[in-house]
Amino acid sequence: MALFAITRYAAEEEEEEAGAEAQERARVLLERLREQARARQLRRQRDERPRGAGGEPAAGGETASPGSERRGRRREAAERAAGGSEEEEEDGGAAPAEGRGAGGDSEEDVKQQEDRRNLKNKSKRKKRNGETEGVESKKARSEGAEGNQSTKEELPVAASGEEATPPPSSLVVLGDYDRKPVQKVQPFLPQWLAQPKLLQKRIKENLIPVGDVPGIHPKLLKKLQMNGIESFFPVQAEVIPAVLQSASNGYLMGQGGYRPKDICVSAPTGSGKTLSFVIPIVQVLLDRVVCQVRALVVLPTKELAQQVSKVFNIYTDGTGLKVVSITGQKSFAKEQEMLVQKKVTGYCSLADIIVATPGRLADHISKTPGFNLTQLRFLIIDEADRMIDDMHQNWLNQVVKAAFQVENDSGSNMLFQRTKPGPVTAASCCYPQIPLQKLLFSATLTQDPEKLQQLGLFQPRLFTSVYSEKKTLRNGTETEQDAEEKYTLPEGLSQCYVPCNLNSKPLLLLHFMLTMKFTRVLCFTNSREASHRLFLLIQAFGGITVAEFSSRLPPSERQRTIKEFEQGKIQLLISTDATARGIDIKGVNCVINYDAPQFIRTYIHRVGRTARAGNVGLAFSMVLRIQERRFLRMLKDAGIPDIKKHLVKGKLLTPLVQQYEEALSKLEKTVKGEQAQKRA
Ligand SMILES: Nc1ncnc2c1ncn2[C@@H]1O[C@H](COP(=O)(O)OP(=O)(O)OP(=O)(O)O)[C@@H](O)[C@H]1O
Repeated sequence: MALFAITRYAAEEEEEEAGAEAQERARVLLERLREQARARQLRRQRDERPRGAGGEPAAGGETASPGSERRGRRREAAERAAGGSEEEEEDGGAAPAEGRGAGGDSEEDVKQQEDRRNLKNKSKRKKRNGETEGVESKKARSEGAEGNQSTKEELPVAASGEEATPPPSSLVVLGDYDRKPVQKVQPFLPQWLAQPKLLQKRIKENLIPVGDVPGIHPKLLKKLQMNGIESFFPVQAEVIPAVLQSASNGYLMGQGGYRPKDICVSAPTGSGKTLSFVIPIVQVLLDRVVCQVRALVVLPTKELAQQVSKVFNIYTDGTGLKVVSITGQKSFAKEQEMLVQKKVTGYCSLADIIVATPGRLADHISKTPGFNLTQLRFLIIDEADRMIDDMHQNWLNQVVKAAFQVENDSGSNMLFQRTKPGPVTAASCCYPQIPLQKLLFSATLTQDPEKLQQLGLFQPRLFTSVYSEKKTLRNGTETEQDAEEKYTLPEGLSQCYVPCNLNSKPLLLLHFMLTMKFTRVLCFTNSREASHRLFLLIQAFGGITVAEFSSRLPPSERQRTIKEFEQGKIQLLISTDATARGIDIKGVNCVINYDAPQFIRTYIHRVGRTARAGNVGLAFSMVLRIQERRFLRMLKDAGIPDIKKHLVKGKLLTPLVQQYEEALSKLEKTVKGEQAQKRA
């Protein structure tokens, strides 16, 4: 059993005891010094009395002293009762503030107070640093003469008076107790994260004509122009050439036969990340001969997958490339039919580019015969930070395993048979392999190397717009990143928060819609239930075309709602976070966070539904007073300190109250009706 005795605990106890002892000694000393100071003051008063006019005490001098003495005593009692609590320290010391009464303190008083404060702080610090102090005082005791010397050094700080008797030799204050600013520990980042390629934040000022970006295929240039894209946004102008360069020898091999570097992109919401991977992938695959799955885009939601496959369809139209979306919107069997075809010679792929949600993708990998990823060249992970959160689904391992699966059938494929990549060695580079390159995109890409590690990136390159504004870009040269700023918001976004209470929230929303005449508003709540109730309430109030969007509605209805909102048929769309990420709805003027988001990433994606593509937009967040501090801190910590406070006067809401109360009673009936329907 002795083997299991952990001595560390015993030592801690001893040190704790020593700390308590030292604290007690400090208290005794403090008491003694106070008594001495009081005696000294009384003596001085006695000496000064004859000097005052008509034997009266001097104004502001003695009148203050007995008072301050009384206050001092009261203070001592309070201090004793409080036992030097933490609150005292936070207040900056309540006692001296009290002492600074209208009468004003004498210099001596102030000095005494300071002495007291010094001692008090010291004893507190000692309490905190109990361990070291305990050890040091023990050491001092054993050192004898040396210890006494230290005690003498302590005297001027403690009492600053000649009569002060030396304190007990056990009270030894070693070292400098001045508060030192706590040094912020900078996280250690690998070089690729610490020195990224910087992207310009301002879209409109940094448009690059599509013809000026080298290497874009004429077919695609034409398509871009047909779709009204005259210039590239900064992220596109940087990332498209980078991806094209990594496939400059064709998609079967990396440049010079080497494996291409993976690419990570962190750029604000609405900055055009989608085209920055769609264009180079379509271009690289334009020359493919056999239809095989060569690009796979994985996204977190069906709606997002649909949106991205729409963009792929635009740019692959007329090229012969086939885009298939597997998201669960169609039946599994239907999706299987779209993916593979069984022929006499075996299975053949019907898709060049697959856009998928992770769950459905994993199902097809394990259950669809002939679903083959062995020729996969690009794996695009959009909303990458969110996809890392979903990594528990193990979808990435399944994809990588399927991509490096050894094929049994012999044939031309064997020429490019690939093996799971290991360390880069002369041997591993000497025969050609189809590389699997990962491209990661997000507006809130994590900088946490540990999280990114899960993706098994190969010599990654980071393109980011997260940097300090003070550091201006010189022709995109790579400069050091500012550790303070963690996220970038669209340049045209104006943000406000509205302090409110729970009851005023619906009235505020009505005020924005009816009085301030906001249109095309996307309003976020924190739950499906909250979205539904708010929708019913606004509907019952009347006068606003409103709709809801959440997973409680079938996909077809959700699609229709988005379309109508985009067409301007719906003024107010109340949604859960289902539309918070990636969804590109044209013409959203304003985002309202009806429920304050709990996480910064949620905030960034929600407000990013407006002010897209270099346009302007407004974001209002209703923040309960109890949440205000936390909310502001969350933004500040993320490097977003400039959010304005927008106060709405109560009298502006008063005209809405009566109708609102009627709407509330209508809502009650509707909810009861719905509940009855559910039960039936
Ligand atoms: N070069 C361009 N010129 C004009 N419009 C563009 C250009 N590139 C993209 N857009 C438009 O900008 C909008 C936002 O693009 P996109 O959805 O790709 O942004 P994002 O960066 O992926 O945003 P999020 O992070 O929210 O997903 C889209 O409506 C898109 O059509």
